[in-house]
Amino acid sequence: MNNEQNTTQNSSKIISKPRIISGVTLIILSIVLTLSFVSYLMNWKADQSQAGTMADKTVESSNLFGKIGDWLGNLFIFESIGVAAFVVAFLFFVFGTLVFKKNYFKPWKTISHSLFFICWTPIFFGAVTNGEGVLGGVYGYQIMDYLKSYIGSVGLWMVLLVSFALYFVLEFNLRPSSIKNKLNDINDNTFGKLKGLMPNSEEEFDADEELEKEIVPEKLVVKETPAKTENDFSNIKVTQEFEPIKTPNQTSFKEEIIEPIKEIIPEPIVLSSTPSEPQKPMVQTPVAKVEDDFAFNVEIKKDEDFPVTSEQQKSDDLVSKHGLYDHKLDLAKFQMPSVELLKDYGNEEITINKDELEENKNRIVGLLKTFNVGISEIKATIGPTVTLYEIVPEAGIRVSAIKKLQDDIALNLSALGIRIIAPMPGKGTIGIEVPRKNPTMVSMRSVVASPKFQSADMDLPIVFGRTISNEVFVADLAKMPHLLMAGATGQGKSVGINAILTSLIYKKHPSELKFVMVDPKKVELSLYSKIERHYLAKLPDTEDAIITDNAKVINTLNSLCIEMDQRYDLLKNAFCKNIKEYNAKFAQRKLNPENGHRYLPYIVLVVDEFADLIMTAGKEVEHPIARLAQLARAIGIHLIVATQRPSVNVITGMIKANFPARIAFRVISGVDSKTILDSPGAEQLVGRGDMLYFNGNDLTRLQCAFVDTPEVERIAEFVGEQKGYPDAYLLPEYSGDEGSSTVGAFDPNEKDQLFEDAARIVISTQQGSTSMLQRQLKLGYNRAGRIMDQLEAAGVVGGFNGAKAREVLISDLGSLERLFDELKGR
Ligand SMILES: Nc1ncnc2c1ncn2[C@@H]1O[C@H](COP(=O)(O)OP(=O)(O)OP(=O)(O)O)[C@@H](O)[C@H]1O
Repeated sequence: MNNEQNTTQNSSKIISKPRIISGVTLIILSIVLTLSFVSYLMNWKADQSQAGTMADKTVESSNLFGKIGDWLGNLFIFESIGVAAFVVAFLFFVFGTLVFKKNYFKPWKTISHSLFFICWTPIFFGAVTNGEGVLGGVYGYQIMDYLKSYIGSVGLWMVLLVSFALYFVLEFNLRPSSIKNKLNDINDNTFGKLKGLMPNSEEEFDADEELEKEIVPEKLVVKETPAKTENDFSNIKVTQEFEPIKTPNQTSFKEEIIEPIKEIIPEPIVLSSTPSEPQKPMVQTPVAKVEDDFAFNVEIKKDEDFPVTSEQQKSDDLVSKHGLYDHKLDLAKFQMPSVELLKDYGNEEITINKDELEENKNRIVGLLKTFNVGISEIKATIGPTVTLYEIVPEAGIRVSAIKKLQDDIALNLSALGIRIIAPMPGKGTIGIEVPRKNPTMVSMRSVVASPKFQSADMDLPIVFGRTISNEVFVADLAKMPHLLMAGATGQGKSVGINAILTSLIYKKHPSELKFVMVDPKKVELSLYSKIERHYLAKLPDTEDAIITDNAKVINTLNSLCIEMDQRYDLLKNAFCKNIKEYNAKFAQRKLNPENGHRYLPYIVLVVDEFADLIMTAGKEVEHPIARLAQLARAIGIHLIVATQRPSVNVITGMIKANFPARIAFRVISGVDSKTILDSPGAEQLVGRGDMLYFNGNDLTRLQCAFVDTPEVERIAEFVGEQKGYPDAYLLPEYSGDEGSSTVGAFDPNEKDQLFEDAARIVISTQQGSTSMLQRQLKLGYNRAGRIMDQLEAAGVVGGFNGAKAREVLISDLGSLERLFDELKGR
C-alpha cells in the first residue's frame, strides 16, 4: 500500500487527480476482492449457511471483510466462476496500474489471457469436481453439464484439452521448433549447470540463487586477471566467497559448493606452479568444463522454417503440375545439325618438315647474331599455319634490349612474313612466328566435332579454329560481349563470319538464339534466308529477314534498341540482373506471361560490311550501334561487326571503346593493325584465315576454321527443311525517321516538353539531325525521333532525308519565336 501511495505521489505531478483516485480505488478493490476470495474459500461452508442474513446484525461472518466479503466471495466464486474469480481481482489490479500509466502489463495480452482463464477454468474445475465444492462455481458446473450432455465425458475432456493446447499455441506462438528452442534454453540454464547442487527446500533454493550471484563475479575476476600467479590465487578464499550463503544447511552446501569451484579453477592453480610462465587464459578451462556437462545444441534452419510466399507457392504448384517451362517445346522435334553435314577435308595432322624447321632455325639464329643477340635455347611449336620459335636469350641479354631491336629484326625478317613477340607474355622468351610452307587446313568439321567444343558449357560458344599449338580455340560471345572483325579483302573474313554462325547454330536451339543479319554486299549472308523461320529476327511487315538496304538498317537498329529497352523493363519487373537469371526464373514459372513476360532468346546482330553502312548512314547508325554495344550485354543482344576498311572513320573511338573483343585478319598496313588491335602484327599475317584474336587483354594467333559455302548451304537446308516457327522472330515496330512515313499535322497537346528547346537547338545550329538532338538534350533515340517528327509537323524542319540531316526551314530564332506564338494560338 505504501509503495502504491509513494508511486502515486511521485507521479502525481503528471497524473490528474481523478486518475489517481480511480487508480487507487481499482487497486484497493483488487486487494479487497483477493482477500475476500481467499477468506471465502477458507470459510465458505460455514458462511454459505448464513446466506441471506445480511441485514441480521446478530449473525457474524468469518470472512476477513465480514458480510461484504462473504457476499463478494459468494457472488464471484460460488454463484459464478469459482476460483477464476481471482482472475477478475487480478484484472482490477491491472486496470489500476494502467490508470497510473504503468505498463507492467500489456493490456490486450493480459485481457485475452484473463478472458481465456475466466471461461476455461470454471468448466475445467466443474469437470474435475463434477459440481462438488466451489472451485468451478455454478457457471462452471452448468456449462460443463450442458457440454457433457451433448458431447459426453470424453468429448468434454477433449474440448478442454484441445482448447488449452490451442490457447498455448496461439497465445505464445508455439511451434515445434520454438518448443525445442525453449527446451534447449532450459538445458542451458545455470540451474542445470549446478544440477547436482539443486537444493530441495525453498530455503536452499534461495541460497542457491545467492550462490549464483557469487559465482559470476568470481568467474569475472579469474577472466580479467590472466597473469595471476600461485600467490595471487592463494588470495582467493573460496570459503570467504561463499560466506553470505552460510545457512543452517551450510554443511551440506559446503561440500557441494566447493565442488564446482574446484571444477572451475583447477587449471589456473596448476599453472601457477610455474610462476615464471605467463598465465594461460583461464577463461578456457571453465568454459571447457561447463561444456562437458551440457548438451550443445546447434539448430540449422531448414527451408521449411522460412515462410513461403504465395507467389513462390504458386510457381511451385505450377512446376509440380506442368514441370519446368520448356522453351524448346514449340519445336520439340527440331534436330540439331550433325557434323556429317560438314565436309571432311582428310588428314589434318600436322606433318613435320625437318628440313624446313632446320632452315628457319638457322636463319633466325644467324639474323639474331648480327644484332649481337646470343641464344641459349630455341624451341619450336608447330601450328597449322605457322611455326613458333621460342628463343631463350643468352645470360646477360635482357629481353628489354631485344624488345628495342624488335623493329629491326622484324624488318630483316619481314620478307618472310614473320611476326616477332618480344617478350612472349608470361614467359622470359622471344617468340618468332614463321609461316609454314605447307600450312594445314583447319576444317570446321574437325573443330565442331572436337570434345572441347562439344562439351563447351557456354552461353554462346564460338569455335574459331586452332591456336598456334594446334589446340581447338573456343570462346563465349556472351562474355566478349561484342566482336569487331576487320581484315583486308580476301583474307578470310566472310569464312570467319560463317564459322561463327555455324558454331552458334550447332550449339543453340532456334528458341534460344536469333540472328539479325545485315548484309550490304547482298550475297554473303543470303544463304541464311532458308533458316528465317528458325533462327532469324526481322522487323514486322518486312519481307526479307536479311537486311541488304542500308536505309532499313537504321530502323532495324532502332528497333533493336526498343527491344533492348523492353527487355530491360522485363528484367527490372522480374528483379533479374541478366537474361540468364530471367530465363531461369521464367522456366521455373515464376514470371507470369500475362504480365508480358516471355522466354528471351539471345539476339546476335551480324553486320557484314560496317564500313559501307557508316559511309551511307553515318552517325544514324553509329549511335544505335554504340548504344546497343554499351547496354545490350545483360539482356542478351550481342553484336558482330565486320569491316574491310579498318580506318579510323569506320572504327571510331566510340565503336572501339564498346568492342573489347576484336579479330584481325590480314590487313594492308601496320596502321590498320593498330586501328583494330591497338598494336601492329596483323599486317604480318599470312591470310587465308590466319588471324589475331584480342579479348581485351591477350592477343592470340589463330588459324580460323574453314567452312565452305556448300557446307553452310547444307546446314541451312537441313535446318530450313524442318518445321519452324510461323514467322521469323519479330522485333518491335519502329516508327521513327522512316523515309516512307508521313508525319501528321502538328498537335500542340501532344507536343513534347522539350519541343521548344529542341527547335531552338536545331535553328541555332541549323542542323536537322536526330542524333544531334539526342546528344544535346541527352535523350533516347526514340524520343529524339519523336521530337524531330513534331518539328517536321510544325514546319521547323523538312522531311526525312536518308542518311543526311533534315533541311532546316527556319533561318533565325526570331522567326521561330513567332512560330511558337502562332502554334499557341491554334
Ligand atoms: N580459314 C580459312 N582456311 C583456309 N582458307 C581460307 C580460310 N579463310 C579464307 N580462306 C580462303 O580465302 C578466300 C577468301 O576468303 P573470304 O571470302 O572469307 O575473304 P573475305 O575477307 O571475306 O573477302 P571479302 O571481304 O572480299 O569478301 C576463301 O575463298 C578461301 O579460299
